[in-house]
Amino acid sequence: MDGAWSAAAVRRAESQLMAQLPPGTLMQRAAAGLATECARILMQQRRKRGTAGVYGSTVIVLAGPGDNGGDALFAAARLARRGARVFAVPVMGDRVHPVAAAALTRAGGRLVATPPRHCDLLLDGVLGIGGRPGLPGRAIDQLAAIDADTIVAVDVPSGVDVDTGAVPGSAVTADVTVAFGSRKPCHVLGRAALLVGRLVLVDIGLAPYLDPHPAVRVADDGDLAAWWHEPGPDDDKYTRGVVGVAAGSERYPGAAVLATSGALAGPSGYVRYAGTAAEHVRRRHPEVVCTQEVKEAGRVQAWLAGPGFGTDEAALAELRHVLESPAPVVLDADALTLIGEYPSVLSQREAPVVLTPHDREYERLYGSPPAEDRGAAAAVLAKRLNCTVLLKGHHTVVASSDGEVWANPTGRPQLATAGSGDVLAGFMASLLASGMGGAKAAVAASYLHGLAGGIAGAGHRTVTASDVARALPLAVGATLTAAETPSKRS
Ligand SMILES: NC(=O)C1=CN([C@@H]2O[C@H](COP(=O)(O)OP(=O)(O)OC[C@H]3O[C@@H](n4cnc5c(N)ncnc54)[C@H](O)[C@@H]3O)[C@@H](O)[C@H]2O)[C@@H](O)CC1
Ligand SMILES: [K+]
Repeated sequence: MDGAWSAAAVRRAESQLMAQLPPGTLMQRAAAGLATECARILMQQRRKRGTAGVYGSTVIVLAGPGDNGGDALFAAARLARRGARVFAVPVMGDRVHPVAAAALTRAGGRLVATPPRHCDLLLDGVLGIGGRPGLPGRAIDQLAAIDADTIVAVDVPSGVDVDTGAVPGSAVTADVTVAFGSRKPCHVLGRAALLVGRLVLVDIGLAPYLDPHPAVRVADDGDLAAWWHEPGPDDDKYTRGVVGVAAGSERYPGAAVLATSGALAGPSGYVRYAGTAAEHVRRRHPEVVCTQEVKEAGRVQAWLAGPGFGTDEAALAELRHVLESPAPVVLDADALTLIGEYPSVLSQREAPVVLTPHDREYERLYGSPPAEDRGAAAAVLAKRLNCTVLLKGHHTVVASSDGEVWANPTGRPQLATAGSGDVLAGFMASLLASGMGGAKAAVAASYLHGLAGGIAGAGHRTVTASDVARALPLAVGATLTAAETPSKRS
């Protein structure tokens, strides 16, 4: 498991580490890593576009008053020593890190009020973990005036809310963010995560000092492999878990077909379908055992209810039957609307429930739209309803009822396609049926669903929900294989 740590947690770890080191060492580690990445980018640009490489390139630094500006200026000094033409623009009056500014000047860089209009690389050293959301006016003006081939954010894209990922004002949109020591929540949550571009982590020796409980957890291949239930020699289709899908209707049979394709891609050994789209499911998936109603379906180890289900009396009755079962359930789509209208149907439940709202469904459940702090938004709903909440978005968030927050690192825009959520929900129910806990199943399903979207959409192919379902077993295979041989995907 990887994670993202709050600004305060990073500062606590940094001060412990700094106490062991000569003054300035950490900033030099950060600057060295940053300069290395900038040089790599400039060399790649040269190969792609025939530009200058490091020697002869134009680099502009937007320098704020604190250590974030200091990192940027020290890194720029290293680039200046390799022959880059460096212009640093103080963006908060004349306040810049004095020692770093002197180092840049010694290396041949210049502090200027008006830089060139074009540069090969712009370093955003305006604000780091000491920044409040929003940008100073001069930084906004410079960003508008300068045409940069690549924008590299130092530690975080300036202007974002570091601890929540909210972006209430103006902020830098980076191509690459070079983060020091650890991820911060803004790298993985909310609108800020969309401004990060490619994230590069520079090791400054912080890891041993970080709190073992990050503010936001981020799953990796190793977690997925550890949670995945591989069938053993004594397993049969029942012991691998039976998943029940109550989805679709005569009007929306596609939801039933897609939800069952998601369920079939998961680790459980048996998929039952209960609903009025049985004919369609049978035709597409002869492996699925179909009934018309939930109470005829027999025992399952997990249910999915909701996609394409309707919100009428009959749907409510079916939802009640699902919730009477002692098995864990995933509630999606129409089931969320029903829960919003009849919250009491959840009150008697002891077995785990995973809710999978998008923003409008969240509003129906909570009474107001999710806050810009999406981690906190998911967590308050999870606590209120005593459920796991998977809040969908560019960067899907999962919160457990006891306050653990996970950010999914694999989502991609191609997954915003009709029916993709039905596949996700069916797949998640299969993970629950195989014995995975509620939060883990939600985290694992969004992780693998995101990877499947990437596999299906490789080479700029358009992606349908059926493509994602077909790619899920490939995503599982790639993840379990990568966990066995970690070097293959890092
Ligand atoms: N603490 C450490 O040991 C290390 C810190 N490092 C760097 O230091 C950064 C943090 O530096 P600082 O603590 O100096 O803080 P920042 O450089 O993020 O901010 C500096 C100052 O800007 C002002 N400010 C904040 N928000 C503003 C806004 N919206 N508009 C106008 N002014 C605003 C405040 O006076 C704040 O103190 C990290 O992000 C990282 O880049 C690295 O060098 C690694 C080591
Ligand atoms: K920055």
